[in-house]
Amino acid sequence: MASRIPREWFGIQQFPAVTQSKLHELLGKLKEENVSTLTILLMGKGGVGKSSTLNSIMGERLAPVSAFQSEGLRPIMCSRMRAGFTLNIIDTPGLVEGGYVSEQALEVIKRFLLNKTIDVLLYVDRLDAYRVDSLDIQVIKAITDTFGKRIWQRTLVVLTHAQLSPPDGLNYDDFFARRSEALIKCIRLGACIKKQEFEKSAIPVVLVENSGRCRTNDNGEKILPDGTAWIPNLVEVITVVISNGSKPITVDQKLIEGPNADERGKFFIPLILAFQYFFVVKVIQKAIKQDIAKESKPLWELRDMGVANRKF
Ligand SMILES: Nc1nc2c(ncn2[C@@H]2O[C@H](COP(=O)(O)OP(=O)(O)OP(=O)(O)O)[C@@H](O)[C@H]2O)c(=O)[nH]1
Repeated sequence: MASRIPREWFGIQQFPAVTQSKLHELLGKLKEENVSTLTILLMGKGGVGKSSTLNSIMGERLAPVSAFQSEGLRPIMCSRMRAGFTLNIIDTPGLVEGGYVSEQALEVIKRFLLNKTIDVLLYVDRLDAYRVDSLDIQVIKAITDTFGKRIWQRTLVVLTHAQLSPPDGLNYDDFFARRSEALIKCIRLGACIKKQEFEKSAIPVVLVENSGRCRTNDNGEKILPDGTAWIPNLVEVITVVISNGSKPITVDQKLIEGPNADERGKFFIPLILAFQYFFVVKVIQKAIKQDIAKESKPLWELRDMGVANRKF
């Protein structure tokens, strides 16, 4: 079946002129590097702002946004084209259901992604969540089990609700640093990546404010509390991640099915059997023989053997 040509990215025209020219500049750089398609995957728990972030980047309301966690939604891919460049953003259902990682959601996501290539994962969470717990680690583990550890080389953490006032007069930068640190540690633990290996390719953490009440600068650009225009900043960090030398993730049947349990370790089977024969079976046999030889036989047995008669 022929793939549909994506629609023109008219949403970009909703952005202030300065944002538009920054975005054109960034996409132009990608085209110079022969990148003409960018596929962004959004994943995370429910209600963290995945759909809102998709809409913010596209400049259009393409994904449904709800104040309550949406149930049973399927992933959607929104594609737009601009000057020969195709931008695909895939929104996925929240990964947590009733306090556990939803296997069903993961299955639906995997099937949807089959034969697609993911350039970058935006792991979305909220800045205004105050702690991480074992569920966060489970979510990271589930993503790692699905796509392999390599996905984290192509990831940036996106923290929504960036326009928050930290509690109890905490300094904003300190609050952001603590939250980022906690989440990054969570990724390292959930993905079982060694500290040194993990530190070599640090995962960037980017702030996002999807609210219509996000402050703007004199150019009309939506800004973070430190004055950074967040949309071009997010796109810039994405371009940095995809140029970091790591390969995009192609989701094929093999990746989805995971390592075949029947094939795993097959090579070791003859070695294990040989080891068992020479070092377990043989040793036991020898011990039994020695035991029999040393055994002092009861009188009646000696008599039966004719030995006792001779003696007495
Ligand atoms: N203030 C503020 N609200 C946000 C932000 N991002 C999302 N929201 C709100 O948070 C709620 C959930 O947002 P969604 O974008 O639907 O979240 P989601 O992760 O796609 O949710 P699911 O589809 O249920 O997984 C909505 O009420 C949004 O308006 C943000 O950056 N700031």
